[in-house]
Amino acid sequence: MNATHVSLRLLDKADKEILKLPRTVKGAIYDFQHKFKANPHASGIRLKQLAGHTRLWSARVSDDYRALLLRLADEDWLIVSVKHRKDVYENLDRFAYGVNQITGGIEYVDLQVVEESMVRRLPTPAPVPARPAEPAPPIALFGGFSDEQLTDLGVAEPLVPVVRTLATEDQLLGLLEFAPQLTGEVLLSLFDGKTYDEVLEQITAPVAAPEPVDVEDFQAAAARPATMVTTTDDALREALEGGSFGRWKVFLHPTQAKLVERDYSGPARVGGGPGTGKTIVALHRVRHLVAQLPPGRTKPVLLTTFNKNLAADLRARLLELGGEELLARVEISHVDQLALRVLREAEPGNSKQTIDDSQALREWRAMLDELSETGWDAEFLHDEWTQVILGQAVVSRTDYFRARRAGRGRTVSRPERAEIWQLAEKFTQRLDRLKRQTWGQVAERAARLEREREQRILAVERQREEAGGLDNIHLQDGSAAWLRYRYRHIVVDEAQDLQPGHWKMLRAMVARDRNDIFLVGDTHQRIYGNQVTLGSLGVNIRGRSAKLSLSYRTTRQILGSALGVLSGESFDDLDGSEENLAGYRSVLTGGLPVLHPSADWEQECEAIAALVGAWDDIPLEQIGICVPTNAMAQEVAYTLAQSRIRATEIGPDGPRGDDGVHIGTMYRFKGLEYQRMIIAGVSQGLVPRDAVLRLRSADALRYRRELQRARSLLFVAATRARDSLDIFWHGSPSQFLSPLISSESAGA
Ligand SMILES: Nc1ncnc2c1ncn2[C@@H]1O[C@H](COP(=O)(O)OP(=O)(O)OP(=O)(O)O)[C@@H](O)[C@H]1O
Repeated sequence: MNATHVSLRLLDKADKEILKLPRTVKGAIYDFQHKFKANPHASGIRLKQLAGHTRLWSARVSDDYRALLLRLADEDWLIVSVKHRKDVYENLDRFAYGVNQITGGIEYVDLQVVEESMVRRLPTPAPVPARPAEPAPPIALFGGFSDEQLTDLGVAEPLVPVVRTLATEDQLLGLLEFAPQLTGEVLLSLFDGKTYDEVLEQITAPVAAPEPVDVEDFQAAAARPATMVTTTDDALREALEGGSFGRWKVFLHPTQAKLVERDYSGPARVGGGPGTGKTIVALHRVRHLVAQLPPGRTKPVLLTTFNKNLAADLRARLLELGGEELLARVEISHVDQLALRVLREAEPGNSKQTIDDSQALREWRAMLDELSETGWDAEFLHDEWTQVILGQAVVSRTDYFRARRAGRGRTVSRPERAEIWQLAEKFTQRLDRLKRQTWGQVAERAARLEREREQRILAVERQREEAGGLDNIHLQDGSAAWLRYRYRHIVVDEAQDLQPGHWKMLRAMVARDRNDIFLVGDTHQRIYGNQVTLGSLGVNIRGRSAKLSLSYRTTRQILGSALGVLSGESFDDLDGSEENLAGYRSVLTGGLPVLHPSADWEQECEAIAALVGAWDDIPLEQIGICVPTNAMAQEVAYTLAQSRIRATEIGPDGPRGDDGVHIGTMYRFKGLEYQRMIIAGVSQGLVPRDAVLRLRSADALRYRRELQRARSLLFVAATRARDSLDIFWHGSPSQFLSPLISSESAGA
């Protein structure tokens, strides 16, 4: 028989089971898949159909272990489980599988394994009292929903009778460990208090099959994103080899998979709360785009993000996903680096030093001091200059008088505008004199250069068209012959923090075509105040916007508290409309965040050191400590050092070495994740800063904006946590902690 016609894949969750098997068995599975693909009917494989099952077969992996396989079509096989021989041939009606009628995805459940998992979670019985009380009848967790409602929401049909027996959260969690993905998400959301309609809209509808489902057609089902299955041989091998196996590489959530594979008629955006896999989707999207390219040696795909550290992380993850072969077709640069390169290319003589916002603020302050100018605040002027003057490419005083200042806070009169303009001019002259430039200036300048370049490209294209095609072409400018758009596709991560200049530059780097720009980001995590309306910058995402809502990182408990921090604020969708986190959820469970008040900062540092010292089973690099200021970061590091706990600070380019607990300001934690997260110094006056609180009467709009930014910072910090979150403060707790403190005292 022809071996290439045998397809062998692995269903989601079977990998989890395999990872728990003894090492020798895993090795045997690896050999098994080779042999099976060569010839499933070889005698050593002992392939046989299980009695009473039309599609379920067993095959020999080793003396003691058997693979259970679904036959999707002739030689199209799906491994759904690997079990000890003794657990395979008895009680055969416990194996349930089918095509989910809502999603059209293949699901498999071993009812006995589910029931055992529920029993394991039962509390040990309390000692029998002398006079037993009448036992309270168990309350059915899902008594309020009919069978039909549950299956309409996508709960796997064979599990419905089991769901009826659930009486405690622990039992529910036991069931979920071995239940299909959607069953888990639906049941937990109902359990957490969502209504039928909310679950239908937020959880079921996004993964429902668009067409009527034929539950007998397993091959069609296997091709749907709702079937979470390995696709390539490499993925199967990797899953079977275990070890560093990353599920993110293989088992995309159906919502993620759809976004990765969709063909978009123009720029597309993916939003979603922290940890929902936006970066993962961006990486898979890059791989998908590269797979469609004709062979070549160029790098027509750009993957970009906010800073150097995040770009390095993207490179490492893309390498893991697709190896050197994939990296060879992708340019990975952070936006500032990209802008600087454009500038250097156009102005090779430009030797200016590029300074960041805090250095720029120091320059503003120095200048205002020298001018004895006390009427203006450096931060206000810097923001006005960056966001209004640079951001709208305003080049003359008259233009500035007319410039829109939407969202800029207090209004400024005409004479005030004249003053600001004069100060801004002085500031740019000062920077020129000092041979310095800000990153904002670099971005705007790069945007202008790239737009000019695009104009030249378009002019050449027009010339070509007018000349009636390539053959007749006579180009006036010889260099124009090679002038092309820099990229075929651009993928952007952390899109919420890019400045208008970055967008204008990116827009001009790629032709307006199908699948030109794909961006992922979450405005709830915007921490640099660069609010943009993409449509006005030429990036039209209307009608091509989607959202992820299942967190793969954070537990339900931490997520609930983190959301409390944002309460009352509203957020945009990067395009002038509103966006919210409705449906944002997790199926991971853990403890509630722990709150630690202290009398003063010194005591707080010591309490942090004591807590970290007690976590001796956690690798130090898996612990993150974030604080409001750099000075506090140093002080925490010092206290840890006193307790002989190694620590490393996270600088602007990421952790300065891998060794020890990672400490940094909240800004530095963007995009990172830690098993255990500590947020320290969450005191009123520090979070938000006193300076923000003082704005309340002086500039109400700016106060609200800064308050929102401070909330987002705390939200970002809290959602870095995978398993646990500890929050410390001294003196009065931050006003943002009120919902957490009140729910803790209510629970006490
Ligand atoms: N389909 C998946 N299967 C398994 N793990 C996943 C999947 N998708 C994402 N993850 C994991 O979830 C975590 C968060 O993913 P990712 O960093 O992409 O989220 P994000 O939405 O970009 O988060 P943030 O907005 O906080 O930066 C990572 O550890 C990632 O490996």
